[in-house]
Amino acid sequence: MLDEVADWLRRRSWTAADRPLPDLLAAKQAGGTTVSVVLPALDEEATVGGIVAAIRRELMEAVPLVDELVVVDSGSTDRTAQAAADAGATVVHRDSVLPELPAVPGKGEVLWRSLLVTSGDLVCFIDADLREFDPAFVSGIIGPLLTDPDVAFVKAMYDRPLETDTGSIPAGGGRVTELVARPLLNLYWPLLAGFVQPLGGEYAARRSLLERLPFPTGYGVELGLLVDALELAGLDALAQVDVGVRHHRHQDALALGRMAASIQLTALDRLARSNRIKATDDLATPTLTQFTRTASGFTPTTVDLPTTERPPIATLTGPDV
Ligand SMILES: O=c1ccn([C@@H]2O[C@H](COP(=O)(O)OP(=O)(O)O[C@H]3O[C@H](CO)[C@@H](O)[C@H](O)[C@H]3O)[C@@H](O)[C@H]2O)c(=O)[nH]1
Ligand SMILES: O=C(O)[C@H](O)COP(=O)(O)O
Repeated sequence: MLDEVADWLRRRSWTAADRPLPDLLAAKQAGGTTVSVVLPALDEEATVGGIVAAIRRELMEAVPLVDELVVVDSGSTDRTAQAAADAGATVVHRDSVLPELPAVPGKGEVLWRSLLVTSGDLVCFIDADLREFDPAFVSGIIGPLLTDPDVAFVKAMYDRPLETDTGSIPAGGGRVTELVARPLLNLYWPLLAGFVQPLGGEYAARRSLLERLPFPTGYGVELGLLVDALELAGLDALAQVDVGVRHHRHQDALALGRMAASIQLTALDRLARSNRIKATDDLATPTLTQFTRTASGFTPTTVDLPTTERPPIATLTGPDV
């Protein structure tokens, strides 16, 4: 680990308990800062309502910490929108935001669109598949942004058990993080090696920074935002806060393989952009072929990997973005 990272870890890693709620409320009031919470959601009817209800109850009704709570529906076919609205969120369908630009599938796409339908000075993203959700996930990561003007981007860190029908492996979660993202970051962006959960879906940032970053439309969005935020704002503007334990729905190996491929594509794209590797035409239309056992043997399925990136919101000038 670089000395610079060791130093950053000492100065820019906190726990949620370091900043009690009354301190956050006082800082928010003193600065006149507004806070939006955004949940990207694709078929999350089982969990989205519980998360929305907890944030509403604890951080909007009990205390005025969160000003706006928006669920952006990523094209769900279940009752996600209804469950989120019933629990008290404003629900926005991705197709209704910037309708002149047809939406593409993916998580990054809805995070990008969420910036166009929210107004908070701080924007806090929270995954909609979390179970046993603790509102300290929100208050913990917006804390440094409310209290320290030098901080611009904060990731949550937590324990990640891998929970299956047959039991729980305490530190078994975060498989793509450990096998793909962390090695890539350590090799190519060693300044980011101090992040405990670089892929975590729970992070908060100043709108002023988010609007200057491009958004990969798929699962590359977290790695892309982290790398680009480092480049734009510098390591000292980045921070992380320990919020406890994260329980969520785990995807199967094939889904994680597609996620891993799109994260690698985002990394390669950034390396090519900064001339650290040579861009090749192969990256223009990348695919991933995976195999499943069927009656006739192993059957290949090939999917296109997402290559679209949305431009920084601050650069939007008209409908032809
Ligand atoms: O097309 C999509 C896919 C996902 N989601 C939502 O995004 C969140 C996270 O998606 P999920 O499939 O649960 O991701 P994980 O398997 O948990 O992947 C981890 O790693 C990803 C890659 O960095 C991050 O995007 C995730 O936030 C992080 O939890 C959930 O609320 C999903 O409903 C969408 O809105 N649209
Ligand atoms: O963030 C990750 O590494 C992937 O989403 C996989 O997470 P899991 O191993 O906890 O399911």
